[in-house]
Amino acid sequence: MSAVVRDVKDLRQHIVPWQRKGQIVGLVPTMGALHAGHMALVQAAKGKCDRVVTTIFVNPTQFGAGEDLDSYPDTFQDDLALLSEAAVDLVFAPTRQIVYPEGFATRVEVDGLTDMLCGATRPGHFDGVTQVVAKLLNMAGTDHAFFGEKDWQQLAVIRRMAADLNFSTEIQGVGIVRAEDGLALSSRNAYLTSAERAVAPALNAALMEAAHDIRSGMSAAGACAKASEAVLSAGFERVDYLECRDAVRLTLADHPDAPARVFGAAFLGRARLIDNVSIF
Ligand SMILES: Nc1ncnc2c1ncn2[C@@H]1O[C@H](COP(=O)(O)OP(=O)(O)OP(=O)(O)O)[C@@H](O)[C@H]1O
Ligand SMILES: CC(C)(CO)[C@@H](O)C(=O)[O-]
Ligand code: BAL
Repeated sequence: MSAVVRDVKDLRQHIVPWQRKGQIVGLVPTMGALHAGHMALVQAAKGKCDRVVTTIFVNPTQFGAGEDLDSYPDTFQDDLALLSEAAVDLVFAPTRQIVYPEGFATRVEVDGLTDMLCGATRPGHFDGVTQVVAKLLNMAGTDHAFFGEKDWQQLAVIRRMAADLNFSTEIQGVGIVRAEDGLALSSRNAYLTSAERAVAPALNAALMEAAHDIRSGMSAAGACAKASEAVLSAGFERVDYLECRDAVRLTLADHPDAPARVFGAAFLGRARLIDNVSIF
């Protein structure tokens, strides 16, 4: 069974001796409700590091009012079983009190990259992400930390923060794990009814089609408008955004000649699904 620690002193008591022995340590931050996407991060960490630490913490500061903080799926015992099976060395599962003790008053905000896409419709979301990730990186002090490309914007924001604030942890991105029908795995997929689950792959299909249209010479705006229609016709209730953007700066890219991606977010039942695909 992987060891589980709740506070920072115990976390450091495991990690520091490993590092003193010259072992490379990797961190995999999660909010739990683990699936094969998370386990790909764990495997990437195991491939690069001697020791792997996974964190499980549903961070309240990245949820907006009316979002699903109180109903976020909690499968802690199953998560521990999966992490133990993968021989993860340590699980850090702090309480809210440990992460945000009485008197906590510090914010960590990245400008620019947080204004668009998910940042536009989830105001304050990325401030909560950078706040907690800054804390987790400092608490753990690992050599590497692994984040998924499903949350491409989150990864870009975290890379910016780590560079701007001289974090010594190297940020590593890991490719998107999908179901066979193309749906990106996500903890919130658990909210989908079976009828909605059948509709859900339409988001990825539409993004792939838009990428193909753009490669074939269609304007990005035209391809994205067509893809939004396809998502709605498939049965999604609302498209939050569907846009072609530069992969690094996240600026709009109408006729991309540099690496660009199509990003989409759309609402289906209780779930808001996100995905992104490369154009080239
Ligand atoms: N399908 C996936 N492929 C690759 N990485 C993933 C995938 N799903 C989640 N991750 C990564 O796992 C890490 C933890 O994510 P989190 O615990 O929020 O899970 P999630 O499935 O993204 O949940 P949610 O449904 O709430 O967005 C993040 O770095 C995220 O990008
Ligand atoms: C990076 C993260 C664990 C911070 O709470 C979260 O945003 C997530 O799971 O993607
Ligand atoms: N994986 C992203 C975390 C969130 O939506 O809050």
